[in-house]
Amino acid sequence: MAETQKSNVVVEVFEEEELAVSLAKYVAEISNKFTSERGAVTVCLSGGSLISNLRKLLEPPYVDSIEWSKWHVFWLDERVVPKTHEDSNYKLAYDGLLSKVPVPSCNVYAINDTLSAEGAADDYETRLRQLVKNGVIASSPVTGFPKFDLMLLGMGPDGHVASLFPGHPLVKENKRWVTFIKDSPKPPPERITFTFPVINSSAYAALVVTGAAESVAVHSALRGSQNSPKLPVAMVSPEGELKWFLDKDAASKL
Ligand SMILES: O=C1O[C@H](COP(=O)(O)O)[C@@H](O)[C@H](O)[C@H]1O
Repeated sequence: MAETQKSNVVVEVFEEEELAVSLAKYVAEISNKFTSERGAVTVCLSGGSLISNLRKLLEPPYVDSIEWSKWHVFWLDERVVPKTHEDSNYKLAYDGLLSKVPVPSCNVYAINDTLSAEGAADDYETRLRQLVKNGVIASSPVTGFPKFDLMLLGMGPDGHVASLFPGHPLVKENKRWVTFIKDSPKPPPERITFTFPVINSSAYAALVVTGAAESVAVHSALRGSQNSPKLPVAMVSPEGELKWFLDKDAASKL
């Protein structure tokens, strides 16, 4: 079932296996568009359930049709832990995806895990600024923020995206590209995260949400009244296109 909201927002509801197939097809199409148009594609990953939802990328025809050597991989958010730690979003993506496809290691931009949360956020932002200067990451002529080609977002049951949590002042950050949090309500407490101006400057964004625990936040984001306070997930509004990939449980309250 596909439903169109604003002109650039599509909501689609899937059976579980169908969701993973459709997500792989979507990622492969966007990847092929950018690699053929400009010889590279910038892809931002989240942690959590997203990585297992990308599992079909490892199967034909997607694994063979994607030009992995032209991928540049970033993280929308990262936990400030060593890369070998079970809580690391890098480790999750490396074990579940990146170790199984030929993305050059120099194109995988993990945080510097030897720094503090402040230091890691500053360092990541500095590296992004350099990559914009070099032309690896595009720049939005509208906002002046980096314009990533594809953002792959998950959502927590409380409606958080990346490490932007409901009611936290970081949701209002409008200058920094990357910032940090030391009191995340979901463990571990110390994280770095892209800010909304960066998320919302992207060319394509997918919100991949599965499970009944998420259904209330999905309802609030897609059917909530204009006057009620917006959950972070409802603030995702890319310059380009937004596509929601929902399973039946996540969509059960719509
Ligand atoms: O802590 C995090 O949670 C969100 C949502 O995770 P999910 O397992 O409920 O899908 C994730 O998108 C984010 O990257 C991660 O750091």
